[in-house]
Amino acid sequence: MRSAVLVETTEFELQDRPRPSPGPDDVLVAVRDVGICGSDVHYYEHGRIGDYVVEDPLVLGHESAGEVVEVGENVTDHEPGDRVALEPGVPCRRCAHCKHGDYHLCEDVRFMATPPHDGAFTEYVSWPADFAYELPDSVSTAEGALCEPLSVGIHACRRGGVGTGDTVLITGAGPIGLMVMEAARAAGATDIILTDVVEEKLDFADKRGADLTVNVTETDLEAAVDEYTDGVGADVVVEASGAEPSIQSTIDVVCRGGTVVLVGLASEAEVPFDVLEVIDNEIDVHGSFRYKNTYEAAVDLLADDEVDVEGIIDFESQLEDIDDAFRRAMEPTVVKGMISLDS
Ligand SMILES: NC(=O)c1ccc[n+]([C@@H]2O[C@H](COP(=O)([O-])OP(=O)(O)OC[C@H]3O[C@@H](n4cnc5c(N)ncnc54)[C@H](O)[C@@H]3O)[C@@H](O)[C@H]2O)c1
Ligand SMILES: C[C@@H](O)[C@H](N)C(=O)O
Repeated sequence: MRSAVLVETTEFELQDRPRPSPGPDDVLVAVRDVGICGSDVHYYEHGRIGDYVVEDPLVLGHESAGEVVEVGENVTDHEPGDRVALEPGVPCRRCAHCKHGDYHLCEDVRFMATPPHDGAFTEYVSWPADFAYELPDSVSTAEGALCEPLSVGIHACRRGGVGTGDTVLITGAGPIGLMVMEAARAAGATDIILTDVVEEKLDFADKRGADLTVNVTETDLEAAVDEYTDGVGADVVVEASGAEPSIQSTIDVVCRGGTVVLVGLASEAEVPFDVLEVIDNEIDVHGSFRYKNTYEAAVDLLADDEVDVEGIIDFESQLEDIDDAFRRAMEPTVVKGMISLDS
């Protein structure tokens, strides 16, 4: 089978690898669509993300969906022909975190395209059947693949307790910020503010229904939020840029008693934060790491047309053109590139 393998930083090689056989509890999936995530691009450019270092050739890609072509002997809930979205992180199922239900915090998770685990820029993936979610006819495999960033958005909104009538401020209008917007709308938020430093990203967020967009290079965010919320602040602030000034600004724009959710990964682990403001204003600050139990919700939201994910796709390329696709994905105005695989 054809697999795009990262053999050096900024260099993919198209290799012919043996097609896997499904284990007894697995499905073998012919991959149809895979999104290019910022973390894929980071591994491609730098060969590492923090402590995760690409030491051996690696197949990237963790936003994927495809068609079941074979099932293991114990699998009863999928059959060949089913179209499925693959949840990319499979936990050990045995540790304390898994047993508490926080399987996304499992330290032995096998997460696609996180070294040393291969991902989905390949023709076939064998994957545990219970981490493959059937797509109804109305949901495309491209949408199925984008259940992954949508899941990040759903989990962040759950962490922030986003509810009906809330004003939600999202910093960073990249794919994650935009998916947080979709999830927040679906959770009942009535006012959504997006920030960014790239005007095209904000124009795009406007077109997708943001109630207010703020270019923080030109406009004082605190003043803009004060004006929009009559001096109250946002109920929930979701940080989705990873930019240090943006992380710090969350405390200035959240309302007293409100919630800040940190999703964006800062380049430095330590970011100065005004803890007195956190205490005085009784602000809840939550980290949000990947997701748990979101895929079924993501598929249902797509089936019910409650969210749009396909609209964030800028371009689709073939596996053979993956180098070029990654270079395009690095352009600052591009939101989402996809790789499509034919059978
Ligand atoms: N916690 C998690 O589980 C999780 C999951 C996926 C991604 N992430 C992280 O979330 C962040 C967003 O992911 P993405 O794929 O959308 O990244 P991205 O780089 O595509 O988007 C980030 C956006 O933030 C904007 N930005 C930069 N500086 C800013 C500032 N000061 N204020 C406002 N906006 C600013 C950029 O222009 C860009 O549009 C990244 O840091 C990523 O690593 C975290
Ligand atoms: C969650 C996922 O999208 C993220 N890129 C990660 O590797 O954690």
